[in-house]
Amino acid sequence: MGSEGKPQLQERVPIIDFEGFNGPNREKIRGEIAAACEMWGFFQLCNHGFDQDLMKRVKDVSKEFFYLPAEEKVKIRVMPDTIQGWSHSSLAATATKLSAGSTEYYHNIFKPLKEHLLPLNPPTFGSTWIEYFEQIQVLAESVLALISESLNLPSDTLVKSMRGPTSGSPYLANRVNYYPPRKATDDPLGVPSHSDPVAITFLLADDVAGLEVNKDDKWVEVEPIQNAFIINIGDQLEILTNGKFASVDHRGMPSKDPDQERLTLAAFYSADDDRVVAPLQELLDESHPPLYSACTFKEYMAKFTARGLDGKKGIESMHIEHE
Ligand SMILES: O=C(O)CCC(=O)C(=O)O
Ligand SMILES: [Fe+2]
Repeated sequence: MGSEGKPQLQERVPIIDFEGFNGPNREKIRGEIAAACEMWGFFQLCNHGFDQDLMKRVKDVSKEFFYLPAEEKVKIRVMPDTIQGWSHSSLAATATKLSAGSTEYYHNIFKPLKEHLLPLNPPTFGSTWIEYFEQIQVLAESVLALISESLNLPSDTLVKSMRGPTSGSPYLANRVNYYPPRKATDDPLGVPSHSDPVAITFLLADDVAGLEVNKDDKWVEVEPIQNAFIINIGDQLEILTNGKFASVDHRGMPSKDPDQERLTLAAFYSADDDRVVAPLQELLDESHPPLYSACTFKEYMAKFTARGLDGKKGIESMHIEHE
């Protein structure tokens, strides 16, 4: 392809049709997901059967929250040494690069729920997001089952490897990003380049382009598709699969149209805080030694929180060198 040209067809994040995943199309879909995870660490999922009305409600309630005056949102601002709550560059308790630019975000943990960080306004914010996560967990576990099978492992391997030793649950969290129209700010930075520290992310975006994926040192824009989930591998899945499916750097940009706002809703699925994450034993043998050291997800997140989004994959500190 020409060096200056627009992305070619093969330069597009794969789009996978999920219709019939529990029936006749399972093998085909499993193959497509495995190929996308290996080559891109990213794919878009269509025909996933997710409740469309709930998708609309969760977008609406999130946008309504960002439209509130700062005095209201500041009630749940991010406090020092934490990353959950609402933040904006000028109000961040800690001056991290995470809140660079004018982009606002709301981040909270839904399993186990940090109830005190649910905004009381709009009143249906908390209940809508809780309902959304119930369905996200089901969809995420269906996708994780296919990924497990593609590694020739029993379907429940990855899900079981992330359940908390006491909670019996995974970790579920969101990060909602609101990018005001560029004309409303003189500092239109978005979400800086990062890999997601979690296992897998389901991003629901509006129809506005702005997510860019780093592929072979080039930024590739993800094409907006109405109500598709943009799914990506995070650091924990890279560790569990011993590097077979690697996390990928990506960044979020505001719309190129100066009048247009942009909203994205990330739902993160990961291991429970107290769960030790390490390469799956079933994938290791003499010629495949573990490439990552083990630690609990809580320890991993503590390092991530201290570092902020610095444009590098945080997982690098976990690599084990072999002769
Ligand atoms: O807003 C986007 O397009 C990307 C957001 C993202 O990567 C995140 O919230 O982790
Ligand atoms: Fe991300």
